Amino acid sequence: MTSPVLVEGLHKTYSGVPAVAGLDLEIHAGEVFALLGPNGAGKTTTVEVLEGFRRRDGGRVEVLGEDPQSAGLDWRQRLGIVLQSSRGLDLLTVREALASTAKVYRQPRDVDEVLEWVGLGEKRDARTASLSGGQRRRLDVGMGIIGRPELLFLDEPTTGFDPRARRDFWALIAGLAGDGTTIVLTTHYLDEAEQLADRVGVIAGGRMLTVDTPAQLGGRHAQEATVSWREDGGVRTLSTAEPTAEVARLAARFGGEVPELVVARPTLEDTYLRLIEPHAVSVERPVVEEVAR
Ligand SMILES: Nc1ncnc2c1ncn2[C@@H]1O[C@H](COP(=O)(O)OP(=O)(O)OP(=O)(O)O)[C@@H](O)[C@H]1O
Repeated sequence: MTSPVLVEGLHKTYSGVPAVAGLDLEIHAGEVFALLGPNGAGKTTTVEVLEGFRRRDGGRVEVLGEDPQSAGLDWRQRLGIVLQSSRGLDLLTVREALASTAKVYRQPRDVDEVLEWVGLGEKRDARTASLSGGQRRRLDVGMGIIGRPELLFLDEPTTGFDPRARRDFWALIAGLAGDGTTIVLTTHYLDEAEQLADRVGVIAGGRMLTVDTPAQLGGRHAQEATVSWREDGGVRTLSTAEPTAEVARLAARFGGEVPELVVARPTLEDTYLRLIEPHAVSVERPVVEEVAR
């Protein structure tokens, strides 16, 4: 089976300025793939090329076996898309907005079921214009999945969600992935990537820096753990490649519970920040003129 997303040497420039500069990417059927990267890295541009909303300047792109630039309506029926921001539909109620989107698809999901899934059951008769930012985002997600997509693109889907809504959304995505939907997600929330993604790709400067599982990204699994505990009125900390043995030694020394014991591995965020560090844009300090007195 061919991969639902195949990208080789993608190039895209805006007015001669490169936004994507030779990006490679392969996403496997049924996986949740998170695209990470700093602001302006080229994630949205890449995703919009995959969705057929932007023309590329170079490279090969295949999505569900077709070139998005020339694919037709049958191909589009197989995609679900949640853009970074959405507007319109203000005069419709939430249910009407979802039902009108459902009509576009040949085999839509049940509208009321999707309303419940995205936590908008109680808002079904409210005008979309009256929704809060997070509720509007949930409606966007509902519209993205109503068509029963094989491949779902989610561009920063949980921006504005409260913590409970994010957890519910994660469960929804896990359920869709369990049913075999391939999901491509961009996010700035590293905990979201860790929770949802089978693999993550880090983009910086329009290129793919690395692709790996969240646990192994940047050699994270092999990095030392930090063990800390309270002793003699202060917090002691050490780094070790063998935290289990270290904890056993501490437990033996304390003869039981080790006070305030914490064992921490580098988080996905630590690893991500280390990876993109060389690509960080330095912010120059404003020049302050010195006034001679
Ligand atoms: N329509 C456009 N016209 C001109 N330049 C654009 C346009 N869209 C994006 N760019 C530029 O292309 C580069 C990549 O932008 P893109 O939106 O793909 O980044 P991103 O990784 O999605 O960023 P963010 O995390 O902020 O959403 C940026 O420098 C941006 O300013």
